[in-house]
Amino acid sequence: MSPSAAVILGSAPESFPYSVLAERHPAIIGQVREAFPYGPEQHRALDALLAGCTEGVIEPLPDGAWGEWGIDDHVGQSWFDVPWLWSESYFYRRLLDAVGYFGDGPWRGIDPFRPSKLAELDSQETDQELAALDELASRTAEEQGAALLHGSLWGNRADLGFRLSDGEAERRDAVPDLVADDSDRLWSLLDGTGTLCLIADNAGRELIPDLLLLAHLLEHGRIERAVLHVKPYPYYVSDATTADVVDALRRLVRAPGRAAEYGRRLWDAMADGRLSVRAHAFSCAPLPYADMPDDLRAEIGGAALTVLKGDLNYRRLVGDRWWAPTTSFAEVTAYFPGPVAALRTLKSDVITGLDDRTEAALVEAEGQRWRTSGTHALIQVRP
Ligand SMILES: O=P(O)(O)OC[C@@]1(O)O[C@H](CO)[C@@H](O)[C@@H]1O
Repeated sequence: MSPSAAVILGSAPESFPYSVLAERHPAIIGQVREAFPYGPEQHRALDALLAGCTEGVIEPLPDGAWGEWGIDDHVGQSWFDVPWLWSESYFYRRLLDAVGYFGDGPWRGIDPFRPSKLAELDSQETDQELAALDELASRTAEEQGAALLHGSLWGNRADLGFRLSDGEAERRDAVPDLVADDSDRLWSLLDGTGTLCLIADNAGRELIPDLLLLAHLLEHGRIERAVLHVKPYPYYVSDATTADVVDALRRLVRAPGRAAEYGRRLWDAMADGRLSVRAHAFSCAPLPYADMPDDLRAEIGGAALTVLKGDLNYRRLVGDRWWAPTTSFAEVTAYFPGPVAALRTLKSDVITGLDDRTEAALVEAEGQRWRTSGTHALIQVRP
């Protein structure tokens, strides 16, 4: 029998999910309001969302949207009483409705999170991470691959430069923070044949190292093709869309040094089809991947390996549930159509695949803080 556990809700005061619904979402509404010179219509809609998301109930979406994603089961319920994954995802959809993203007016298609994404791409930290590629050039292909895998894993932490400037730093700092490390298994699946699907997470300083890793894998013949799955519309503040991929590639090709070579190779790979971008509707679904539609299942099933980046994708991969931490990662991902890897820093309560000793050591050192602090990471693979 496949393992099961209770679905995470946002209803327990003091819990991390509760704080996201009660505090993070109102703060995001405030940031979005500040970021653009919206008119009275958008301000009124944001006011209504602010009141609704903390004290109201789930309401129908325009044009009967999300019928296939369970909205009829949740209309009339408190945001805190439906699955947390569903409620958060619904928040981002409602936010986009409030600012006219899906409307017929002039705000259609304007990403409310774009200013913060661009600021990150323009930051000094991005300059430093890209400059580290020059030093990496003298290393062996394996060392380069390992560094770029860790750069992609740690994503928004500024550690590409840090790790490369100090060979020991990787062992001192990153490895103790890895609560599971199946990277050897991951490399063994990249034998040069077939397609790698990379299900991306954040834009900016996470997407840049993801792209660098893909460039490396294509260049060194570890894969034949790559498909980068991004979100069809803005989501969870910083999630990458096609527009963010374009911004990141333009940033790379204009950078000094080796970074531009990586960018140019990716640009060429886009042109000849070895790298493609996919924005499937299900990428913004409020549901676990176990519920993915048949067309996506067939597409992913044909890949040599699918890599899912980030915390949210991990929650969707294993199911957003109160798993015992030692629950088998292989068992909870057995449904996934093909070999699968998760690269994730730990930013929410969900965890599977730990061994007893690792869990005990984490609890002894930190109580339960390690689950959400973002200071630990994992590489888990189910071949
Ligand atoms: O997927 P990501 O970018 O790594 O993290 C998404 C996240 O910030 O959003 C949720 C809280 O809103 C948590 O799952 C997680 O902390």
